[in-house]
Amino acid sequence: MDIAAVNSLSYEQFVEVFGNAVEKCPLVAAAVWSSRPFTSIADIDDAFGHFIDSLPDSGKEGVLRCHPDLAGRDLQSGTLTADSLAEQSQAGLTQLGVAEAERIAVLNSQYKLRFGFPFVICARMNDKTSILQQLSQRLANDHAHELTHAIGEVKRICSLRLQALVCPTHLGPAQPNHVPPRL
Ligand SMILES: NC(=O)N[C@H]1NC(=O)NC1=O
Repeated sequence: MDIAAVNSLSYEQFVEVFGNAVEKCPLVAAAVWSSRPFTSIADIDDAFGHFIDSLPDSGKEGVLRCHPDLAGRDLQSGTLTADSLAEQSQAGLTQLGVAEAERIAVLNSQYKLRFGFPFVICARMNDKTSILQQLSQRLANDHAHELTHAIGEVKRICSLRLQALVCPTHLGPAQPNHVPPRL
């Protein structure tokens, strides 16, 4: 899909296509639609980033809470979004050994208890070893620093999802649930 095609999408089509650019937060795409016309993919990416940055801390925490745990219950029960499943799979999180799965589950719970939102990291830019390392390291952060870091990861995930949708050759074909409906 090129920029002209993006700019021609109705509000409903735009939310259908970009509604999961931020995991389970279609409100972000709904807000960003107001920023059309976009001049480039970087312009779309900026619009998503600016909207996320403009949220109060409670809104940023809400965005984080919409993310599934890495290698968590949604993965085990098959209820991840297609985007999240592809990302977690690429990072090797669908192939954890028993000890690794237990370690990540313990650290995920400690993290959530400490910060009140799940640990979020851009899985496509990491592998299971670096994810475990960062999970332990970031547990030591203070709340404000960690909120900023985690929101930075949300924006990285969003950028890669946008690239896959607008320039699909970079990352493989867009997921079928991102095909706009025929109106
Ligand atoms: N918890 C968490 O980081 N979730 C995610 N990360 C990612 O790259 N995709 C996700 O769903």
